[in-house]
Amino acid sequence: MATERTLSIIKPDAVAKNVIGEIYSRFEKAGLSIVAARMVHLSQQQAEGFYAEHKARPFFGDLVSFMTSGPVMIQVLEGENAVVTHRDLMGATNPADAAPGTIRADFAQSIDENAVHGSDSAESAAREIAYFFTEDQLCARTR
Ligand SMILES: Nc1ncnc2c1ncn2[C@@H]1O[C@H](COP(=O)(O)OP(=O)(O)OP(=O)(O)O)[C@@H](O)[C@H]1O
Repeated sequence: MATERTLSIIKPDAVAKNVIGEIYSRFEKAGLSIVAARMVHLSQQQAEGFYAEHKARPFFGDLVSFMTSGPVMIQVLEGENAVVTHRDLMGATNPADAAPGTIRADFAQSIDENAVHGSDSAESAAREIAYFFTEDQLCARTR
């Protein structure tokens, strides 16, 4: 499996809990390197654009309100099998279903406020990374 990249967002609930460092530590222990990062308080337009695929879903309005309720920490992670490795670290979308020891089991309270986002495929990752970062903001860490 080749090195790949994925987009990670630490959502407003987890930023407010002051657990960015604990979550970064889990990425590093799993072999994922941070190759770009920035903290942003998303505008409504940015959040709606990011979640455009969910526009028709009943929870879309609440999702956008939540994602704009406070700052988020956005990072690009790089490593072997990064998309799946990161999804495994996050756990199930609904924290009630998330396996013990996953980020959502440990830090999320509900399906609406579920601590983290991670790209679900290499194709989504490419689109989501380009949504927040230019190519020259990504620092290759491959040794
Ligand atoms: N049934 C639902 N009720 C409320 N919010 C939901 C529901 N399903 C999904 N969401 C919210 O929308 C986000 C995107 O949904 P999606 O199905 O893409 O989940 P995911 O891929 O596990 O999460 P993410 O895209 O944030 O990594 C979820 O993380 C969650 O915050």
